[in-house]
Amino acid sequence: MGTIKQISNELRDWIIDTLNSGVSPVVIADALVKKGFQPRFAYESLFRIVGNEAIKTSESAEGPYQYELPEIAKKGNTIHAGDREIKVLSRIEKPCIIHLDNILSEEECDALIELSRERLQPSRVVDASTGEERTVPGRTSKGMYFSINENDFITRLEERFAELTGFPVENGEGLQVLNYQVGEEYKAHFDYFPPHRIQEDKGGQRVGTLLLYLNDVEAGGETVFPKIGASIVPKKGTAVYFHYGNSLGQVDRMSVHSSIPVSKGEKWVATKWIRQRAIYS
Ligand SMILES: O=C(O)CCC(=O)C(=O)O
Ligand SMILES: [Fe+2]
Repeated sequence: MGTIKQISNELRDWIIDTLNSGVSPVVIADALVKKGFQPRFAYESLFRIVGNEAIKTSESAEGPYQYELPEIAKKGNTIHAGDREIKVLSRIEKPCIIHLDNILSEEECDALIELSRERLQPSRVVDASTGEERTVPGRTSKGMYFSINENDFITRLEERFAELTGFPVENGEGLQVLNYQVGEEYKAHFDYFPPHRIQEDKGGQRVGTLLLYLNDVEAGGETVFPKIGASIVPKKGTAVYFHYGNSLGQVDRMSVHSSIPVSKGEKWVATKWIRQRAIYS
């Protein structure tokens, strides 16, 4: 196997985010080597990144994150979302996490899985310097995207999610479905963009994530928020919403999260990433 001697911008962002979430450089270097990077190159690149970047631990340059309640947190214990009544199971304040029951029916979960099964691709990133697509070590799932109004079923779900979250459909990226097989995971990361990747003409920063569980997982596969030691166990039809962007343009580092490896069975989720403003005109 040839060794890889270039680090893409996306991989660099992942490295910085992962360092910021408290993972040690040595653990990251080992992951790069396992993925096929030349050991000396992996260590040198990593320590160059550690040396050059202000690796922040908790607070952003503009001071501590100011918590603001998102609309979804103001709606009481049962939320009327279009064609469905959604029950709030629990709330965490910092970071802001809202656990929701019954957002999708069993049939809707099954339909999302069946519609995406044939379209799954390894979760990849594009290397900005070479234009080549490649996987990154921290993300081993497969995924696909639906476009916003791809069919009536997706449109109905989009409208439900918009009413639930209080963010218009236009602020949301297309629904993404992810599948994790045994051993697959999504290492600690933030969903918001690093500053140089925010597209002001495409809705700006991401501010919240609605993560829907499409099946029960036999073992493993929890979504973990390591800063507060919380883990969400996947349960078919439930969801978790987390909010990490405020009106001052700050982002909440407490929102770092991961999907731990599936140890038995498989895991299906759908993710909706929501931006500050409309993405589409
Ligand atoms: O699969 C999970 O539990 C987490 C997925 C995730 O973090 C994401 O899609 O951004
Ligand atoms: Fe995420």
